[in-house]
Amino acid sequence: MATVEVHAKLTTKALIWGLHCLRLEDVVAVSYSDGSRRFTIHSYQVTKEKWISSSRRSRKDLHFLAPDAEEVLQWVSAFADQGCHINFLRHPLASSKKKSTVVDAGSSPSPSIRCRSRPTVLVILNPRSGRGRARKVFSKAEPVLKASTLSIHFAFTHGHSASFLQLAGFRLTIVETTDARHAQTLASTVDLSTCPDGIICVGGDGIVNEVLNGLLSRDNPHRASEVPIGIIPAGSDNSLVWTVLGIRDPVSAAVAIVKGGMVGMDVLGVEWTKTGAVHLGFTIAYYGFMSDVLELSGKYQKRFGPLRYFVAGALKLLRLPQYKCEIDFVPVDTKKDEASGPNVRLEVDRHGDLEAGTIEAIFSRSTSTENDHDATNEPSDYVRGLDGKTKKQLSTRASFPGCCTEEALSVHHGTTSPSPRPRTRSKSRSEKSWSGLSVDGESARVSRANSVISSNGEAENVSSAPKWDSPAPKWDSPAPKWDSAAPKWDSSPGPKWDSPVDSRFSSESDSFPPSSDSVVPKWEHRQGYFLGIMLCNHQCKTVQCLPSQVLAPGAEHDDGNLDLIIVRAVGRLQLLRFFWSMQFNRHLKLPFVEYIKVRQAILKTAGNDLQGCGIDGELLELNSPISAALLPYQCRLIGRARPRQQ
Ligand SMILES: Nc1ncnc2c1ncn2[C@@H]1O[C@H](COP(=O)(O)OP(=O)(O)OP(=O)(O)O)[C@@H](O)[C@H]1O
Repeated sequence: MATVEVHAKLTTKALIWGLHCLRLEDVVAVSYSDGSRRFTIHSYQVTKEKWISSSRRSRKDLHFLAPDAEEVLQWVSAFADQGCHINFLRHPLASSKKKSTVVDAGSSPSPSIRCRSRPTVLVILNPRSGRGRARKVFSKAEPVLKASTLSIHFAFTHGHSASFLQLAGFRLTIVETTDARHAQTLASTVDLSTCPDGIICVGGDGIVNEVLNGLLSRDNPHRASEVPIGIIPAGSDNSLVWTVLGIRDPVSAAVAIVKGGMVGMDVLGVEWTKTGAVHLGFTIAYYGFMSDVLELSGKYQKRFGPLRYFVAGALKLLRLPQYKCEIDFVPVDTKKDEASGPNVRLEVDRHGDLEAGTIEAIFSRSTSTENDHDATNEPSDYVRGLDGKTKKQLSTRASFPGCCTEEALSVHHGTTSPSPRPRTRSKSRSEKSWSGLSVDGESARVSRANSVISSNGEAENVSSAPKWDSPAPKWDSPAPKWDSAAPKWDSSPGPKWDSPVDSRFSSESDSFPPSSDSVVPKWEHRQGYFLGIMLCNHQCKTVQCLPSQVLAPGAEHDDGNLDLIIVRAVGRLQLLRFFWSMQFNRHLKLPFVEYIKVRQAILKTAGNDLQGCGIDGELLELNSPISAALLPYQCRLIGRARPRQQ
């Protein structure tokens, strides 16, 4: 085939040549064939389906030859600098004798370039997710992460270029869950040094929830919270990854994992005040119609798969019970939050001078004196709502192999900063203050400074790998008290709430809260019959409904607040009205719906019936009041947050 000479330019966003443009965010890896000066860019580009309005990613490989050895080096450096994974491959002819794609150090284009080790992750796959198709779903994502030995062998024996097959070079340890709670046990016990680059969940929100709860039940939850969590959506509803990362399909999810980046996620903690048990969530906690539907839907998982929620919803609607409860909450006052020193709360966290969390403990803090104001907003040692600013001070910075981090830049510029200034929203490379790279001498110099390639033939920015030994914020506060398992359903009747409301939690109480105090939280109280109460940690989009449909439009996954939705109504008609309005995002305008940003909420159910609440699709018994707030630290999702809607 004749070779055509073209001028190409690599910027922080795209590779541009002639009238063509390849977005770097679609590039999974670049293969460089040793000796031939041949490059192959492996990309998964988004293509629109012709007839339906959906799009999908398909593999496209682009080949080019660098004119000379110097340009080879410049291209390698420039791609590595943009966070592209680089494979060094033997020349196809040379390698046909040796079945190996990895070259030794001497074969790398420059001795000044070192490679990082391959990202090593644990994959936890729930074979029951969705309609039991998680394995099939993962088979679409797996080739993006790594190539199988078999296919590499095939390539050599059949004379294909190996560069077609070796992509991001992840080392995967895949574990399929055998039963409910398997993922949780695994995440709580696995040796984290065996998966230094994170845990990838293949399934729905439930499996992510189990991993979250498992990780944070470890002896050192703060350190465990730094374990990056990746998600390949394969469940019935993958609200978390769809809402926060804007990803719905497994290939895009795998591409996002390869591209790296990290999103800080607030963690919702729900404490059973009677037992002190805590269950955590990333997405939503709910009580009422939705938790009943969740309970019923369990029966139909096998038969209806993702449609089970609709079936259970319709059946529950026919026999709609009444939900009587009380909810107390602390609304967010943005002005006060700014003024009431997050630093003060940071001190509290560091010295750990709070007692264990019970409703009484919460109350005693709430009614403390002004001098005690540093503890007043704290529901318990481990369930605490902090504002976003505080959390930004607390959480560490994230990094992921293949991602050029600010750290790498600061090392380069000689301005390393030990202070863990976190970034709750991952920045794309293009957002950083890097000048666009073109393949000329100057840009190559910049690239080289930031790139390293090691002896096993892969390129990276040295400082981008997560370092467990790196200084994380120190937490002196006592570790959370954990029940080994989530609260279990038992046959004991639920609590009776016939007695009058405890005045401590009533906003009418004149003793609490003092109106002039800028720190003591102002509790508000609602009681009566409700169709549902939902506490959202992010916008909660649902994959199965219209893409525009959002449950909590004002919620952000990293704003340090929870969004409370109270559907204060009874009857099927109102319920239908709520869900119908939700299709058009008008549900919050209904007269019987309240939408409030809160720091903390306490829910008490009434009646003798055994009731349940849902947390990220996990059904839990509601046999005592529960208190919900955010943890003082965030967890990390691998990927980049979808742009915020204005
Ligand atoms: N091997 C297994 N057998 C039975 N149940 C399992 C198994 N592995 C996990 N589970 C349970 O299945 C629950 C649901 O899993 P998951 O969330 O992955 O799928 P889903 O319910 O289809 O998706 P979504 O939660 O998004 O609706 C998990 O909470 C977990 O407790």
